[in-house]
Amino acid sequence: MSISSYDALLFGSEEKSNMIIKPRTRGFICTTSHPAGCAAQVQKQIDYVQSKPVIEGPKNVLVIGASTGYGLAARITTAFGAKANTVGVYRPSSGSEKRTASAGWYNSAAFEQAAQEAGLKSYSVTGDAFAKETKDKTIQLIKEKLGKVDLVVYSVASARKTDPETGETYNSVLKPIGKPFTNKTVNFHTGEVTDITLEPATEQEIRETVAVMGGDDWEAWIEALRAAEVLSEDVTTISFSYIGSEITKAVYREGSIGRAKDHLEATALKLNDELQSTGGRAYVVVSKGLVTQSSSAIPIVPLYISSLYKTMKEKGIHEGCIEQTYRLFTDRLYAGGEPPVDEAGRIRIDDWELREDVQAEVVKIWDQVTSDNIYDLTDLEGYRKEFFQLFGFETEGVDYDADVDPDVKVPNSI
Ligand SMILES: NC(=O)c1ccc[n+]([C@@H]2O[C@H](COP(=O)([O-])OP(=O)(O)OC[C@H]3O[C@@H](n4cnc5c(N)ncnc54)[C@H](O)[C@@H]3O)[C@@H](O)[C@H]2O)c1
Repeated sequence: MSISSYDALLFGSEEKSNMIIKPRTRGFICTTSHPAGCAAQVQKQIDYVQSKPVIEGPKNVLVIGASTGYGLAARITTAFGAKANTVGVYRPSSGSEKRTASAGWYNSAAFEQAAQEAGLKSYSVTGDAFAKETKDKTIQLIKEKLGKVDLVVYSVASARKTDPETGETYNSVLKPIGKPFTNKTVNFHTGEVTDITLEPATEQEIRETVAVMGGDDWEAWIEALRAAEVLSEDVTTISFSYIGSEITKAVYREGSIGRAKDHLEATALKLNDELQSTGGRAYVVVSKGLVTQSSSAIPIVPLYISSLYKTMKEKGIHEGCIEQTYRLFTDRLYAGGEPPVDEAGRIRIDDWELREDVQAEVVKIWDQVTSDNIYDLTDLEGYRKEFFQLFGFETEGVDYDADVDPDVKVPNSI
């Protein structure tokens, strides 16, 4: 898609002049997004996939949590790499004359426009993924438009969930378990490195984190799709997990979120057993740590990722969401035959992150890093830039002084 077709997408045929959009941050989040910048970021991912060999992969794909991060990359990879029709599920967020929509909304609008220009079917279901109504709407849409799906990607990352059965709301926390944990962290806007102590999660907090980020909702989706007979017999379903390094172990893998990932991984094995009877399969994919809206919210992790980026870029093995996802589909999931899995049945695409030489270098950086040397020792500048790019800022070819209409429509959304 050319910049001029972004204009048609974003501004419609009438000339509108509404606002100049600049980044505004609150803590680790950016509260504004730029529609043309998001469209350019989506196009960059599409260009990457189109520069690579075609994937002999799925034909009808459902992505739950499709508007940013790994979910968006999976949608782009399957659509533009395997010519798949896609249904994306994500939270609604429309802009108005005074307020921008979310980056995910602008990403999805740009994706749908590009998919349709490429002759692919693409539909968006906007709603709360945890709600029964969203599942029902999605099933109805698949029945009407695609018949069945042969790949379901579950990539929801959320801080809370309201249980559709009980109406109870659960919050997920990012805390260690058992005892407090102190380590370095960085304010990635200022480069200030400080020590942070995280208090351990309570049993209740652990349970709630598992309820939000564990495998229950993935399982509920697969059960609902299966009961409605909209899964092909040989359906594949995947969700994403993380292991990471010794540095982040206490806050991530051995922390409250790690318990949720244990649950997600156990759910994959259970789903795999169930789907195997008809030739289907379910996997958890352990991916690499990278800059997304979710990972920037985890204490300690942005400093680790900045050190990791520096190391992996120097070694020529750096990957973002789209590179990871393309490699997942071509080298693992659709490489022919069963994908290699580890002792726990997980597909590993974090192999380069966890290479011994990479981790040794990251630990060396970690031991030395302070506020004074952070921009030399780590790729914090790259981290900061990528963070703003998630919201459509700091993107080449975009005129940030131009008036833009923040009210963008997603073409095929219900
Ligand atoms: N970022 C990393 O470093 C990393 C590494 C390994 C694994 N993962 C895993 O990948 C998965 C996706 O995370 P990400 O980093 O791409 O995050 P992300 O924040 O970029 O994406 C999360 C997606 O979930 C959607 N979403 C959130 N709540 C929703 C709701 N209630 N209803 C509908 N959609 C909702 C968002 O719209 C978005 O599309 C998570 O399981 C995460 O743990 C991330």
